[in-house]
Amino acid sequence: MHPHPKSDLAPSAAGKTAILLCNLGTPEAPTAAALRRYLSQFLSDPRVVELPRLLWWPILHGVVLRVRPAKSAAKYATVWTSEGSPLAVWTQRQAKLLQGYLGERGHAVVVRHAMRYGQPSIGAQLDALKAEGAQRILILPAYPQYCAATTASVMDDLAHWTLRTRALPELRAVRGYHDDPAYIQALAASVRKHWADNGRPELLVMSFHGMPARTRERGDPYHDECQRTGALLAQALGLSEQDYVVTFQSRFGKARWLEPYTEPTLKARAAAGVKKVDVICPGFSSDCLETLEEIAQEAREAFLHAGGQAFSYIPCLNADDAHIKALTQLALRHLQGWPTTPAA
Ligand SMILES: C=CC1=C(C)c2cc3[nH]c(cc4nc(cc5[nH]c(cc1n2)c(C)c5CCC(=O)O)C(CCC(=O)O)=C4C)c(C)c3C=C
Ligand SMILES: [Fe+2]
Ligand SMILES: [Fe+2]
Repeated sequence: MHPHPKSDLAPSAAGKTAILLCNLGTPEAPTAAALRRYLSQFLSDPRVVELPRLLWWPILHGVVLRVRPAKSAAKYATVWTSEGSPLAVWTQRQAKLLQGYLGERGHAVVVRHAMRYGQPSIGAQLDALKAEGAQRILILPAYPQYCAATTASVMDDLAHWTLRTRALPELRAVRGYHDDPAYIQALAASVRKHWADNGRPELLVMSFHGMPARTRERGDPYHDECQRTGALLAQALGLSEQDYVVTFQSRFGKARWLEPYTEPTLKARAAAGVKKVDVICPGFSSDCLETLEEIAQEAREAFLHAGGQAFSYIPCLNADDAHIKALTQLALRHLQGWPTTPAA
């Protein structure tokens, strides 16, 4: 045993508190090669595709990873920005803003972002935070609605890190915030602002990422949390049942997914005479391929071709002031009891 000089103990006892804002991840570039790496990691996660490996691997490697990368790369190219993939750009910005908002409120908390698939990985960011002296780390998955495919997968990644780490920091994790009043109010404010500029639609479509229907039957709370978010947002906006609909997008594969599906709903409503719709994606904390391409481009076209006349996509909360304030309050609730003042 080596004696510890007193001066070594004082600052490390105060230590640092950190937040790791975790999102899904995105390819490094809108190219088939980058998409193949990204999709291979994403679609190999047993939380995402819950099929027996013996069945899924030949399909993934024999079909999906041969065909999908080029097709998806072309879609990504339509939403790519000079700074990179929208999901990466927004998530980075949110982490930076969250650290600033916490600092303004007197909480010296380090905030970093990480991606479940691709870079910067959750493990690498946890290593870096630990190396910088973080003694307490709050994991904040950027998913309002809990889903095994997303939230639990972040927890799995955290568990992989703890398995290979000797001296662990204190760890906490947010499970979700689908009914958080500040999150609902941030969504409502963005809709009201859109209406002030563009007028009200006949129908507000709230589109959430889909999941295989069997995951609900097996007890995943995701569907019910999406419905709850939808009902709370409708209530905050003073909407009645016929003014809005909760739908599910981004179906993958041939199995039955959560219904109703977004695009078929838009087509059916257009065929039934609805002329003006707004679509919002409350489950996505950042705009990404699924919102900017699938909704703002493809779903728009489908609605207009089916007889609709006006389609507005209401952007995700992204870097909205109300969004970062909601995340700040959420973080502060989960940081309770942890020192967040700078080490003396
Ligand atoms: C079985 C496949 C998939 C499940 C289950 C799934 C669940 C799920 N996904 C999100 C959020 C996002 N998904 C995104 C892209 C995306 N999703 C899948 C497949 C499943 N998702 C694929 C194959 C892709 C890649 C694009 C493509 O090839 O179609 C994204 C966007 C990422 C980006 O880079 O912009 C997000 C965000 C949630 C919330 C969810 C379950 C609730
Ligand atoms: Fe997805
Ligand atoms: Fe999609």
